[in-house]
Amino acid sequence: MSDGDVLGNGAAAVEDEDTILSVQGLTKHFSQSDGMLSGLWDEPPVRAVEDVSFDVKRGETLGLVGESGCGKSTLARTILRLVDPTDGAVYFNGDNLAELSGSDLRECRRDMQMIFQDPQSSLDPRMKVGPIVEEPMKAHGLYEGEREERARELLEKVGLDPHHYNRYPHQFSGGQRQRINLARALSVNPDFIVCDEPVSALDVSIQAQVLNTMQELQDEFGLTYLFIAHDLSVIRHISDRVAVMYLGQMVELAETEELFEHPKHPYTEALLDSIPVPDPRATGTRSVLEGDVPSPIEPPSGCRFRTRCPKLIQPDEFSMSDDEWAAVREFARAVKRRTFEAADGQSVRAQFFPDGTPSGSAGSTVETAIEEIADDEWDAASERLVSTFADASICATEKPSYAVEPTVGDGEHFAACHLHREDIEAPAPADD
Ligand SMILES: Nc1ncnc2c1ncn2[C@@H]1O[C@H](COP(=O)(O)OP(=O)(O)OP(=O)(O)O)[C@@H](O)[C@H]1O
Repeated sequence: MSDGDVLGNGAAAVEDEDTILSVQGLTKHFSQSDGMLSGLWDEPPVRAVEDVSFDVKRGETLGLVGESGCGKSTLARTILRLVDPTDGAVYFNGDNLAELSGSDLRECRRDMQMIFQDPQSSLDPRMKVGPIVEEPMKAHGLYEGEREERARELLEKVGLDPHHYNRYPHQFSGGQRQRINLARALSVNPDFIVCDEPVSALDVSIQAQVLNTMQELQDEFGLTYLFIAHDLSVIRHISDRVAVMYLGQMVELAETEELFEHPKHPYTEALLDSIPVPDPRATGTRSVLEGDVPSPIEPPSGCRFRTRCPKLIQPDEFSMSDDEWAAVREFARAVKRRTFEAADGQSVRAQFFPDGTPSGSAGSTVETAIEEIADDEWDAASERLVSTFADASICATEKPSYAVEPTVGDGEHFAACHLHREDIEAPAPADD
């Protein structure tokens, strides 16, 4: 594949007829304080979405997955310009949304609809269902004189009884309310629907039914979906391709089978490993991820996942064996968190380096840190280990962006991980 395809490099992607949406270097920062006092202090912003680029192909479902707080909703809202981007551009059907105004912008807004997680709160409880479905048609001045007929038709299409036109939202179940939302979104005949966790609030038994209806409607109306969910089984069921986000950035994007069967980013691997196993003896979800998600106010440099990554790459200047490098990292982590008692050097060595400390300058650094711990100078030891090993890794010094060879299929596979340094480096838009 060509370097720019996954990341959507400007005009080529925008002019591509198969591309309905092209997101380029999209960035959204929030100020930490709202209202009158905002901006008085020079507080660093919340970097909710940073430098995200991808294309959505006409007629596909692109799944967007990631843990809570990784920026999925902010990305969706920024794409639809419900919030203004800090940087970057969104092209819809080839038009830069930032440059549209007047009737062009209205038309574009009509073509891009959104449905939300909570079907209850997004429906006005005082309005009957029919008028709810007709509302967007009215707002856009469409289908005058045939709105009621169209609303009834759409209710039927989404699997509801058209005779329920005069009922109120509270008279419907959660799944039915989400179907009402679908009918409303469809009323203005959009091309593209952003679905933000549309089935997360529903019972599992209902989820599959609503997803199936969404797929039928997609085929019938030629819709394109950007489908956001944190539930990997939902994403796998509905998506043609899947994009994975971590801490405001895109870390992997590939066709669904490729991503689930052959993930190429350690974060995706960890997410997949934490899917609950259908084993009656298993106790809940297991997670191989260490530590907490860092703050989006001061995210790690380079690869944002590196502080939790089990595959952090050792700095080029060292040539430790895998076992030595694993021991050094475990030691550095334990020192940072002070998970063991300060003791003489020999017992620290016995605990972390039973086969001996590494040779060369890596070993000298470890030995100095062991001495510092024996002198109860934990902070100095931790700083030494972090600056020598973690901060000097390519994972900390360079932002990764690679186009990797897919294992199955011939689709594009983007992985933001330096383990793929041998693959083609895909040009990402510049950091801010
Ligand atoms: N208006 C805002 N002001 C400040 N920070 C915000 C605002 N909206 C979102 N954030 C922050 O931006 C980050 C991304 O939030 P976002 O809601 O987009 O994540 P998400 O992946 O959609 O999470 P969830 O699945 O829980 O909805 C979070 O750290 C959040 O606290």
